[in-house]
Amino acid sequence: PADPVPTPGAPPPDVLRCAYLDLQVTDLAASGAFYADVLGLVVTAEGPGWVALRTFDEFIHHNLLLREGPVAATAAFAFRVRSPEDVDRAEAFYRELDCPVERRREGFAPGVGDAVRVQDPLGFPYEFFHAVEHVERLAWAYDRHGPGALVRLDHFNQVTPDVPRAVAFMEDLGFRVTEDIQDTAGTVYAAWLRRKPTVHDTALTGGAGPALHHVAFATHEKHNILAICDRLGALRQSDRIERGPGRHGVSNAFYLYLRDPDGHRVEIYTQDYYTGDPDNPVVTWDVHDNQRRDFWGNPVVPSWYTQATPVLDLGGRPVALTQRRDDSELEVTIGADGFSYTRPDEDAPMPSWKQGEYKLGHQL
Ligand SMILES: O=C1C=CC(S(=O)(=O)O)=CC1(O)O
Ligand SMILES: [Fe+2]
Repeated sequence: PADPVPTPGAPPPDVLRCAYLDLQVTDLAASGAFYADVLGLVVTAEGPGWVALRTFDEFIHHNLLLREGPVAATAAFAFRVRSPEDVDRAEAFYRELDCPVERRREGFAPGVGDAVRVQDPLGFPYEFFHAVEHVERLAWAYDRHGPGALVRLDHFNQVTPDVPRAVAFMEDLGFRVTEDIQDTAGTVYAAWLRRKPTVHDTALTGGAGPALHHVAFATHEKHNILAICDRLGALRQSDRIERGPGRHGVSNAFYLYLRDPDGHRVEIYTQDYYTGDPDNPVVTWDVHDNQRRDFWGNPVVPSWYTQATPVLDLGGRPVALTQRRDDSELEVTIGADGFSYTRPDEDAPMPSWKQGEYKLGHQL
């Protein structure tokens, strides 16, 4: 396994929250139609080769920046920091780690000011900014909300091969774990980490990385998620639906996963729980608990484990993937569901009609 990332002597920036995703797409018209026309994100601004979109409760310029490019990939996971001085702190923190760092006083994105972009020790492109243009907060503009209105950017989800190594680094950055998935041997399959007082601003999913697993937007209510499913059905775009709707075990949120025109995964998410107290208890799930990822016991479709989209380095080149060495959640659960349980204290196997859900031909 790779050596732990050293802890910088420089203090980390005070990260407020995940703020926007700079997402490269191969067909801006198709992606713009999906995010604006189908999902109803609000277009804040657009220009040659780009469109900036936001959610209804948002007051900063955008939560999603789509840029047309040759490869469908994430150009930056952008976090807002508390003060202009925290952009300086971010620059010093990553320079001490000898990471690729680029500072732009005029910003990297429309509506965003002084910012620093880094390629972090895990290979991910991050941006830290404070200065940003305020735009109209449309929280009360119910005349513009559709039945599936997306109101906030809730989180990112990043694929990385060594979850404990990544968790340790993100904790140095000031994030705190709220939930994780482990097995009795201590293998960590995934972890959820926060800055804002919800379950996460980002999650680390064990797999070949660095890669984008998904970006998640929140709705106010579960019925908004059902409305999105109905809209996709009515538009004959039900093949955008990858997983769900359902109730998560981890996070307790109601969820739906979609795939955009490039295959980027988008989660629609609502009603997780408050985590803001310093002694917020960490929730650890057993990888064989069949209710961990779907609280109703519905299986996770294999593509959810196996597919993710690349990230770019600061020069716009896709970052090569490093394969995971620890056990794979797909391998130890789907197909081997004789080891999964509904009631931990019962030695009863899953009912035969439920065994083998999504068991692939080559699996035992
Ligand atoms: O946001 C999330 C919350 C929970 C889950 S899980 O599928 O319940 O583990 C996945 C997720 O990371 O997308
Ligand atoms: Fe998620």
